[in-house]
Amino acid sequence: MVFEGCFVTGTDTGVGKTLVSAALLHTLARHHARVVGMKPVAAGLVPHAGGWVAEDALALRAASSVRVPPELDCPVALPDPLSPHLAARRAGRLLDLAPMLDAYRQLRTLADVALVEGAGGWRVPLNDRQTLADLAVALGLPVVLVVGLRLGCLNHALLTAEAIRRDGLTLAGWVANSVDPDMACRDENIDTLRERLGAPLLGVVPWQAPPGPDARHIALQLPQAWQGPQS
Ligand SMILES: Nc1ncnc2c1ncn2[C@@H]1O[C@H](COP(=O)(O)OP(=O)(O)OP(=O)(O)O)[C@@H](O)[C@H]1O
Ligand SMILES: C[C@H](N)[C@H](N)CCCCCC(=O)O
Ligand SMILES: [Mg+2]
Repeated sequence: MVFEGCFVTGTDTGVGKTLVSAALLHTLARHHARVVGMKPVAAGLVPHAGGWVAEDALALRAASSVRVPPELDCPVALPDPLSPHLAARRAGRLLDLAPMLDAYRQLRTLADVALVEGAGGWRVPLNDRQTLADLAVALGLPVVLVVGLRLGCLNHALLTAEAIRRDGLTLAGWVANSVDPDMACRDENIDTLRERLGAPLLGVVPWQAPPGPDARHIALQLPQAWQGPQS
């Protein structure tokens, strides 16, 4: 099957999906001409250039090699930093997959490869019936799981991998992100997931002190099938 992109999920919110997504975009751009990031639903906006913007969308744009209209790379932007279904309710809206899928289809005409970052973890609600997992299934993309390395991540990672596969998608790989500089037995935790996740480890991201990590310098190993014509 031709590689057209991936869906990035995480063991939780705040585990480094955006950082890893940016690193993946930089890596993919070494193999594909037009690479773009998408945040289909962003909850929590910050002031920017006289308006309001989703920080994740800004970070993905900075790591993308093509520029697309904001309504395509971030079609749903909700002001409050909450679960999307609650942020939508507060904004007097009801979320629907259709506009997100439509934006993705249009965005795909402008790029060779698209990376879609979820919001929070796999089963985060979008509305009363659907979750981010339903969006990932509708997109049909291979999934990259970002594991925020901290105590508790083994359970979260294994449950998430199980859910991804039960939902019929491929776990293409996972990235270990060091969100806790003092994590005990970090390497043993990584080894535990290596043995049990049943998908390739694409990279280990070290913890970096503020002002924070630079996605450009993160080394990731893409799956073979994702390395396109420029490799
Ligand atoms: N390896 C790291 N070293 C230091 N700080 C990190 C690291 N990874 C992530 N962070 C920081 O942790 C915070 C959360 O990361 P990030 O925004 O990428 O999470 P996320 O999973 O994308 O969250 P969301 O669900 O909101 O999209 C950010 O401030 C980020 O800079
Ligand atoms: C606001 C935050 N940064 C994310 N955009 C959304 C996280 C939703 C998490 C919901 C949950 O699992 O409880
Ligand atoms: Mg993010």
